[in-house]
Amino acid sequence: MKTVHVAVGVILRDGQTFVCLRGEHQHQGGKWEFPGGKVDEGETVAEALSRELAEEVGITVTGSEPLTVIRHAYPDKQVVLDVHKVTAFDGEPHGKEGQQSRWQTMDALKPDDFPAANREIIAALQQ
Ligand SMILES: Nc1nc2c([nH]c(=O)n2[C@@H]2O[C@H](COP(=O)(O)OP(=O)(O)OP(=O)(O)O)[C@@H](O)[C@H]2O)c(=O)[nH]1
Ligand SMILES: [Mg+2]
Repeated sequence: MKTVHVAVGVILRDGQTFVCLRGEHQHQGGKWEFPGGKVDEGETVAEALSRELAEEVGITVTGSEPLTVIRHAYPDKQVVLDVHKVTAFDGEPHGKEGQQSRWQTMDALKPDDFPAANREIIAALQQ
């Protein structure tokens, strides 16, 4: 099965995190996500994280740290989520591609609203 390597950013500010709604046509459409996307060939995870967050939510990452790496098999696709906390950035995050987005406190994150692979990320953020 196809495996995709994904850079995922947990954008943090004042005890909240910035989440986006995945489009219905996308894999796991209708679920909320931490913004991010596929690591391109020849790109580091840090480069992919910066590029994807600029494209999707319009910020420039200036500080980040690794949180966890999650391997998950969906029925149609395997993913490796390389998850980073984004602790400093320039610009105001927004749904740059027209997607719905919102700031949420950690306590308000509901695992069922996110793809199944995100369960562990949310658990780590809530501990
Ligand atoms: N960005 C993101 N992707 C996630 C999360 N959880 C999760 O399972 N994924 C999966 O990771 C895979 C790749 O993410 P993506 O669709 O954002 O990739 P991308 O931005 O490069 O999209 P594109 O293919 O439309 O260019 C998808 O299969 C998606 O379902 C998450 O929290 N954030
Ligand atoms: Mg994406």
